[in-house]
Amino acid sequence: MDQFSFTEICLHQLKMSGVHEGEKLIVLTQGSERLDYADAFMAAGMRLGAKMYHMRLPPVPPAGAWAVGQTGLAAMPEAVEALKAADMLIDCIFLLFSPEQMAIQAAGTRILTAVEPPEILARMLPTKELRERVEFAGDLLSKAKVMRITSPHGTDVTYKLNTYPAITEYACTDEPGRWDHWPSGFVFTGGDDDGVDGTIVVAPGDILLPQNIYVRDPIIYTIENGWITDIRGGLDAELVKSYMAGFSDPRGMGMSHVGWGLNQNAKWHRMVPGEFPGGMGMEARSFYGNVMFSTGPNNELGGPNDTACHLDIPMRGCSLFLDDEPMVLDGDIAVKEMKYNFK
Ligand SMILES: O=c1ccc(O)c[nH]1
Repeated sequence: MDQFSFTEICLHQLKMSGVHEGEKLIVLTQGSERLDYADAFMAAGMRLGAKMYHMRLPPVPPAGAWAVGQTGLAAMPEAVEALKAADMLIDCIFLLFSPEQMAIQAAGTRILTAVEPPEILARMLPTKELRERVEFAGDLLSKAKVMRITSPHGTDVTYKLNTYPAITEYACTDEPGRWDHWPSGFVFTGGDDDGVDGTIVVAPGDILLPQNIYVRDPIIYTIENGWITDIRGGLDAELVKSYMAGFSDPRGMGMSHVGWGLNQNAKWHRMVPGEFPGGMGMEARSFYGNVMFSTGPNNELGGPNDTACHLDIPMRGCSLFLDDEPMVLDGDIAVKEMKYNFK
C-alpha cells in the first residue's frame, strides 16, 4: 500500500478512536519494524491536531516462538513513564500480556495495537456498526455464569464464568485506559481458574495460531479443573505438543481466553498461501461465527498465569451457549442484535 493510502486509513482509525486537537499520542516501534506505520500514524495525527511523537526501541533478536508478554519496555522504566503520561499509545510492537501494557492502561492511557500488514488493516477498518454488535455481545458475556461449547466433531466443554471480565475488541479505542487491536471484531473472557472441564476437538479447517496453519486431522484436548490434561491426535497434535514443550513451562497447559468472532469482513479462507499477506492472524481470530479458545496465560484478564506460551485456536461450525442461550449455532451468530445484515 502506498504511504498516502496508509495515512488515509490511519486517519480513519484515529477519528474512530476519538483523537482530537491537543491530545498527546505516542507511536511505539522497535528496530526497523513498521517505521512506515509510525510515519502514517503521525501524518494522520497531525491532521487532527494531535501532539505526537515516535518512540523507537532498539531491535530485539528474533524469537523462534511467539513468547507473549516479554517486551523491550521491561528494561526501560522511563519509557513506560512517558507512555503512561500520554493520552493514547499506538503500539506497533505487540505489548499484550505484558506487565508494562497493564501499567500503561492503569494510568489511563488508551492503547491501540496495530501490527498486521497494511492490506489487512485496510480490509478490516473499524466501524460503528461492528462496535455496536461487539458491545452487545460483551454485555451478554459479562452477565453470563456458564459458557458451554459443542461441535459435531465431539467438542463439549464448559467454562464457569465467575471471575474474569468480558473483553471487547472492535478495532478502535476512545475511552481512557481501554486497549483494542486493529483489526479485530470479537469478544472473550476466561473461565474460573479451576472451572473449565470437558473435551475440545479441534477439527480439520480450524486454525492454529501462531502456527498460522489449518488443522488437517483432529486434535483432542482433555480439560480438567481449568488445565489441559491430555492432547492427542495425529501430526497436528504432535506439532502443538512439541511447540508447547519448547517453553518448558507447565503453565502453558492452562486455559486462556475464550469467545466468539463477529467481523463479517474477516474471512476464514484467507490464510491459504497466495492470499495470506502474513502477520499474526487477526483475520482468523475475527471471522464471523468462529468460536476461539486459547491456551496459556490469563494475566491480561487479571489472572495469575503469565506464561509466555500462548495459542489461539479459532474453530468453525461450533455452537456456543451462555447460560443455555445460544450465541453461536453451528458456526453462525444466533442473536438478532449480534447478526450482521448480509444482503
Ligand atoms: O487481539 C488479540 C490478539 C491475541 C490474543 O490472544 C488476543 N487478542
